[in-house]
Amino acid sequence: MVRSGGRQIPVVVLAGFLGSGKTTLLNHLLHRSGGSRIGAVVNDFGAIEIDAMAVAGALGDSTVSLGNGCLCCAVDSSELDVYLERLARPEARIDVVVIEASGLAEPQELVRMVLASEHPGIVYGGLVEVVDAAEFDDTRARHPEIDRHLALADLVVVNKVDRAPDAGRVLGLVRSLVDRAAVVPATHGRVDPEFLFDCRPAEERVGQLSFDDLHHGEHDDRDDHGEHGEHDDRDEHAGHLHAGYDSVSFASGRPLDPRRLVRFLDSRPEGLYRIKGYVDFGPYDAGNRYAVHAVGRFLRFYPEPWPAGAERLTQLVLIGTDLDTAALGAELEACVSDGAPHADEQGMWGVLRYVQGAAEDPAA
Ligand SMILES: Nc1nc2c(ncn2[C@@H]2O[C@H](COP(=O)(O)OP(=O)(O)OP(=O)(O)O)[C@@H](O)[C@H]2O)c(=O)[nH]1
Repeated sequence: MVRSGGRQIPVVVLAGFLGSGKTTLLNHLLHRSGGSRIGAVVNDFGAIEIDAMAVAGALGDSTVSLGNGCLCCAVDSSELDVYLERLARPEARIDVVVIEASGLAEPQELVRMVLASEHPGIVYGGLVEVVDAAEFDDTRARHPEIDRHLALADLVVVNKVDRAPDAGRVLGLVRSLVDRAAVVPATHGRVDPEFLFDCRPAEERVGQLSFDDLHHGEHDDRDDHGEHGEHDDRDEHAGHLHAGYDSVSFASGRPLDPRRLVRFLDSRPEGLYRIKGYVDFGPYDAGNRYAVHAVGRFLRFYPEPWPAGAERLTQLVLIGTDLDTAALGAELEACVSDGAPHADEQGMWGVLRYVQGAAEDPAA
């Protein structure tokens, strides 16, 4: 079905495990898409929408954020449809929509939702899976279902090859796990946008999903929720990647103390796989906020000037398994600065150890 006066807008689903590089890749596309206008739908797992903040600057009004929780657990696709409707309006002049899934989403659920959309102006444009080459073996060992996700993909981006000493082996392994997907290596998500936007028609790729994949959940999930309450809700999603994962969201209007935060980060528990957000160190660096990313044992700070007019806030999301969420919240609270009037010069050294190029690179 082609909408009157124009072609249908492809909707690409961008998935991949926590921290694999989806937002980085999306930002690359936004800067490198030439004349194409990309609309983005961003879905975060934590209560604070860090990813949406990371792409919003580049996009203005053509980003929509789907807030807290995995989109794959939405009961039906109507919420998504509302956003797609907005992005597909001719005056938005969008050429392609990219849905960035949360790092714990079930990609086939998202694909199902796009295919179930009744919007005549859009068409499913394929599933892109991003893989962290450095973490791939560990992630697969913990989540064997990753293999199933790769088998559904149309394009697999094996990202962070700069961090993987055996990137060639990982590439070979990924190639053995995909069905028909193209597999491309990348650093910082730098792939040719053509890989994503020049997609085959939807009919072809429906064949990659089983009938069960596509129809699961169509008999109204709400009935189950209503009858059995929260417990069954968990059961229903027990096979989902996010089962067993907790998140902690932390916000503070008072600056954090850099020494205390680094001590906290250096001693973070094993299960705390992912941290992302922005930190205000107050007088230690009044001009910059510090984006922070931890993925497994990898940790980096990225100083960047505060956007004009931005509220000076620290906002962090922590995601992992077996987390003592109350204790983590309290530990972060204890990182809030006592409000000492000046910053001593050495205070930031611990942070700078994790800023690329600022010192020896201990986290590489
Ligand atoms: N060394 C290296 N780091 C990368 C590369 N790509 C992304 N990163 C870093 O990896 C971290 C996570 O990247 P994101 O793009 O936020 O990952 P994500 O998949 O969106 O994360 P979630 O939304 O939490 O699932 C950030 O610190 C990125 O700068 C890469 O190719 N090499």
